[in-house]
Amino acid sequence: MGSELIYRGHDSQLATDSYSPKPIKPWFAVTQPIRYMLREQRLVFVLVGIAIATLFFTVIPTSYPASYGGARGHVAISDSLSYYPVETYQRAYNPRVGFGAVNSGGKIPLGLKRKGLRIVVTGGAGFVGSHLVDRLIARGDSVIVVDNFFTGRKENVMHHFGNPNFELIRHDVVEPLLLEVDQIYHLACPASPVHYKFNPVKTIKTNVVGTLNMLGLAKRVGARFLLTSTSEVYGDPLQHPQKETYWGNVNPIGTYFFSFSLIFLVFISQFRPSRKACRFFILLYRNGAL
Ligand SMILES: O=c1ccn([C@@H]2O[C@H](COP(=O)(O)OP(=O)(O)O[C@H]3OC[C@@H](O)[C@H](O)[C@H]3O)[C@@H](O)[C@H]2O)c(=O)[nH]1
Repeated sequence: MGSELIYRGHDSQLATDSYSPKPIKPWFAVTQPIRYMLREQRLVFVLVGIAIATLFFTVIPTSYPASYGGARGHVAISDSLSYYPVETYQRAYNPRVGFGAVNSGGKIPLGLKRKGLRIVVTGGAGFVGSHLVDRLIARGDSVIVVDNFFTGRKENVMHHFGNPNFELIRHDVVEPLLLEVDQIYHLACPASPVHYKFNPVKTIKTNVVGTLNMLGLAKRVGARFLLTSTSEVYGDPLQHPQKETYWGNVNPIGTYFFSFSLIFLVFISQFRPSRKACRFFILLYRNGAL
């Protein structure tokens, strides 16, 4: 047994001795594929092929069956227990699944158009939400509206009924919900005082539990998340109505002034300024000059 082990060792020693490293390829070897492409006008053929393919996909018309238009029966208005994920819904009604199905816009060749996203908009039947939904649908995304119709109205999104890229789910965000989406716009909340004071505990639940549920969903499916807030965070407005250019009554630049004034105070404190000077700066700060 022992001799056998020794013999094997000897074998491997032989193998090591007979090893010769692979010769290093000359640097111009990397240009071989390029030269191959340039030979016999291969590159020209590739370019012509791409051009023909582009022309083909641009020219062929994109047609949905006539049954899509205005057929309200096709829209999945469902409660939280019986919704269809958007993909399933698309597969059922879209004959082009697997071939640019997501880019249902049509005439642009596959690969050149941005991929349509699957988006959920909570509170999408409300004022802001419904306009956002219009924009997203126009962009070519698939949108799922989740709304409990507390203040929102079905009429706000009714014009999308029949569109295979649109889905409406009656659901309260306080209850968990699982959807396969790429992005979440979380707008569901009673917005005006008359509504959020109607049931304050429910309002808090919607804001806290509802947002947690949606954040949990975002984490679970790896979706990007947008949470809307209120213009109240800008302070009591000094202009009515407020334009888009109005920054609000609370301006972050104010904090810069505060920081600079603090740094300045620390700086001059090195020269031991009089108490009078310090009081002067504090007075300036209190009066809003800094
Ligand atoms: O628990 C809830 C509460 C509310 N919602 C929904 O959330 C949506 C909120 O939309 P709202 O229209 O009430 O509120 P919005 O924030 O879109 O607009 C509001 O604020 C801006 C103002 O200019 C608008 O006039 C005002 O309507 C509604 O569709 C409502 O049904 C839920 O889905 N769940």
